[in-house]
Amino acid sequence: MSPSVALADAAPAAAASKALAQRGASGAAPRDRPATLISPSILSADFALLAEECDRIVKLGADWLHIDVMDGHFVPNLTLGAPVVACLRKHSRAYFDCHLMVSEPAKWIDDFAKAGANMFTFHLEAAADPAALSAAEAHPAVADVARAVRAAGMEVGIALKPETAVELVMPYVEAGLVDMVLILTVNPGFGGQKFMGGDVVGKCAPLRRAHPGLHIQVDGGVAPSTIDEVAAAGANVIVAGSAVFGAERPGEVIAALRASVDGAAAAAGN
Ligand SMILES: O=C(CO)[C@H](O)[C@H](O)COP(=O)(O)O
Repeated sequence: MSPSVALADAAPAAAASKALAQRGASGAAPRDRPATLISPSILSADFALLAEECDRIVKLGADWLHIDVMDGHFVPNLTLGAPVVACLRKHSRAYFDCHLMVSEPAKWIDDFAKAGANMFTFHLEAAADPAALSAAEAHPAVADVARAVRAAGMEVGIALKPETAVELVMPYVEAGLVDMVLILTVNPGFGGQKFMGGDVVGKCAPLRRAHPGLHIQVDGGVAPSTIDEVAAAGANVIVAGSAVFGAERPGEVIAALRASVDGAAAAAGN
């Protein structure tokens, strides 16, 4: 077996066992706050040198790689799909944190699992008609996508656009269907936008209070100048694209983001 095939086979199995460990033998979410994870968005990398860029940023301290997938329909931009993820997997053992900004997430689950994705984050607003979502109960279409992602061996992320109320994701978290909630602090579609603080990033706080062991990711306009607000809100998974890939010393930016989040967690007593 070639080394590239071994790498590709290892990724989904590792994700599945990690997901199980994370939820615990009972299937319940753990109570302890999860570790700080820095997940640079490769949207801001040089796409002509993607494998080298991924390797470089992991060596500089990134925990995960955030891979933005856009279909030109759910958002007004196109990026890459499962074939590119499969190619990257031949060159990288990194945890692939895939953010699907697509209209029909269910359609892509098998392709991304086969490509070696670890986290499959889909939009709540894409999995069901937003008008049919409720804070009181899970929408069957959303729950079905979450179950299919886990059945395919990936961890489950649900993303919320800035205007989507955080209460609407609670039924899926409470049902144990979700490993991570992604709070977007820009309108999805492009890197390099202005960070939305205040009530938008503030959606992390009730999630962290209710679910101390949940991965809470913040994505959009995160940089050393905005990280303290993100950290204080309770996020533990930090996505930053332009701030990391555009920096002269990306390793220092990664370290600064981590220090802020670790400091806020220590100050909060966890
Ligand atoms: O999901 C995204 C845009 O839809 C990007 O991941 C995000 O915006 C990161 O880029 P930056 O840190 O430059 O804002």
